[in-house]
Amino acid sequence: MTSTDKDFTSIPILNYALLSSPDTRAVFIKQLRHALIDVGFLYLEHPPVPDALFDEVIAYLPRVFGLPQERKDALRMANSPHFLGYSRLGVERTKGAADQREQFDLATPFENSWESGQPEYLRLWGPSQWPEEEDVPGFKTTFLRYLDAVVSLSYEFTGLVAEAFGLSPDGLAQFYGPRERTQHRSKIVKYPTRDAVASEQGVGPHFDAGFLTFLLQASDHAGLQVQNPSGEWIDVPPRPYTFVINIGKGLESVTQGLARATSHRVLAPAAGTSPRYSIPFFQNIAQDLRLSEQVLQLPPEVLKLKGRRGELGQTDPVNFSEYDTLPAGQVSLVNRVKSHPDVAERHYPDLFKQIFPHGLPTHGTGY
Ligand SMILES: O=C(O)CCC(=O)C(=O)O
Ligand SMILES: [Fe+2]
Repeated sequence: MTSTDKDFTSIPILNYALLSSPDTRAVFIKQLRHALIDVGFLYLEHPPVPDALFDEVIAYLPRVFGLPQERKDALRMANSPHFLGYSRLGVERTKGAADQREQFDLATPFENSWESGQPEYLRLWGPSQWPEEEDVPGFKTTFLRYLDAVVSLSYEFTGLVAEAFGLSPDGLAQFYGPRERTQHRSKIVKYPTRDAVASEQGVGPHFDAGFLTFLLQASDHAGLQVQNPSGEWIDVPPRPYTFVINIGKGLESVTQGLARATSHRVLAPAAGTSPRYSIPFFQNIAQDLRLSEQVLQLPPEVLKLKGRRGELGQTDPVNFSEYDTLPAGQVSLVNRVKSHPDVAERHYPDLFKQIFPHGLPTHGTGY
């Protein structure tokens, strides 16, 4: 593989502080436009989240993962029709291969009111399973404060993305329901070192499904990589107090491919080092929208910028286009079923049978 001028070899770094004056704001919007169209990933430094809050959240991670195995297993995701809770090492799969990471899926507060007969995807949002307060005092409150700050940033950021595409600041508002009736999903993740796990696949190559992901790399490890148009894997090393923001297939689809979803993966930390921690945050859109009916009208002069990045190389396939005629909530549910078939078998048996007609997969089937 040889790289071309269109390839990126690092991820653009945007400084949130540029937004505070009109001149520098214009610079930020221009840099954002480039990052969205040509890379699909960016760093956001000096974000509106206090450094102390990052420090507090990060300090909890070894403590939560250090709980005795039975305390963690008591919170297992299989308990939850909302796919929220604890997953042991190796149970989640990316395109059929086991991911070597341990995680707790935790979301913003949401009371579920699904009733039998309503679309099944309305069952997807609901309460998280939190560790017992006495086991990790203060964790739940701190993590919820962190999520609240990221949710606020994520809504603000959608306005900036709209502007970068030449739309009015509320140009993406049609995709979002009221904040208090929307659940956003996050997780805390631990990647053990290579000598402690069965393969180097921390998480295999994948695209995120939704609109925007806000990732906090919570320890000082390389390992996150993104694939450039030539297919080369480019390192995204952690930068303290900085988010990595990336685009999902949903935003790519409604922008006619202008915003670019980029394949990424995580490699296990080297043997003899220490575990890597991260906190991804996945911003949700309204569940009942069919994205194929919501394609945005973008200014032609912006749309034509797609041409400058040239043909995209062969990255890992994802069957997204076949889904975008379904309600967004159903797309999310199908993705969750594929990532966590054991949870689906228990709570969504009919959908499970459709997706896995031969029963629980052993290999080669998942998303
Ligand atoms: O842990 C990370 O740094 C990235 C995780 C990721 O890409 C994901 O969970 O979608
Ligand atoms: Fe991802």
